Amino acid sequence: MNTALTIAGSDSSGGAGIQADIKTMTMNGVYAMSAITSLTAQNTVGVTGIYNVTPEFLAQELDAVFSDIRPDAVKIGMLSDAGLIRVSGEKLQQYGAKHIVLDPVMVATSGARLLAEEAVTVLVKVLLPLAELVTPNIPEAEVLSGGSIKSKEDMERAAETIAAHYGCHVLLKGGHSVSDANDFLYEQGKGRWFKGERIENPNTHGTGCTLSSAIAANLAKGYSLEDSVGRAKEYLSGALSAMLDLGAGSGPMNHAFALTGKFSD
Ligand SMILES: Nc1ncnc2c1ncn2[C@@H]1O[C@H](COP(=O)(O)OP(=O)(O)OP(=O)(O)O)[C@@H](O)[C@H]1O
Ligand SMILES: Cc1ncc(COP(=O)(O)O)c(N)n1
Repeated sequence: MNTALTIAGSDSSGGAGIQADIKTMTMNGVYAMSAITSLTAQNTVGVTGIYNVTPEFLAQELDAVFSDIRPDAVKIGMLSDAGLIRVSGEKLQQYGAKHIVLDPVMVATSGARLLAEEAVTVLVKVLLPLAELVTPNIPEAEVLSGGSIKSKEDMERAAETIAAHYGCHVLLKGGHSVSDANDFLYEQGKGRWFKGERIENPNTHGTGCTLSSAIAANLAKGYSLEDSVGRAKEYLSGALSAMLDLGAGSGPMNHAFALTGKFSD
């Protein structure tokens, strides 16, 4: 069986973070493992507490995983401070980790900061060069590329700038754009749009976590990057279309129905 590891924070409401990642990887047919970076007290309305593990403990988690069941792909989500980022980089290099998908989580949908502002430069320096793919949303891509994004052309330019600077492929997610939900993949000098119809569902808690985990799961199974993104986008649209409506704020998606009528392997 193919295996995948998520390095991310726990979301007590189960919609984002580690919980979304494990559901997604499992539904996409790979064995999921986790290295938890932080515990968040969180629900659909907001984040009320953040309790980080120490860098030493994260190192222990990563040693335990890599020395026993080697992941075929790694997804990285919430890493809230520079120490946790550095230790992740060191361990991923030490073990020669393959197929690293980096979701540069900075701010939760509910508005809470999940990455210390001063740690952004460390994330960029340490983890972007190790990643096969980075999956910023529009605000994150503005930070990474240093320019504002208002149009499709701006998205294309920003993805190209990030790829050129850090030597990784870029999937710039369009969930925050006003019209459609099209994502732009820039891979080896070549750009491709992945079309997504905007689904009228305000419950988008964890969409970024889900997309990056589904990409990692498909890379773990041996699909190309382009196919992995296509399949992940289909999975996400399925989970969002199931129209689960839980909690008072932006609620989680329904993973159990994400694959209905879709690929069956
Ligand atoms: N209403 C929607 N309908 C269809 N697809 C959507 C919708 N909202 C987001 N998506 C898709 O979800 C994925 C995540 O995109 P988004 O830009 O929202 O990332 P994000 O902000 O990192 O997510 P998160 O909400 O987890 O922070 C992308 O593939 C995007 O196109
Ligand atoms: C532990 C954790 N990781 C990531 C997110 C981002 O997801 P979202 O932007 O959908 O809130 C989150 N809210 N919590």
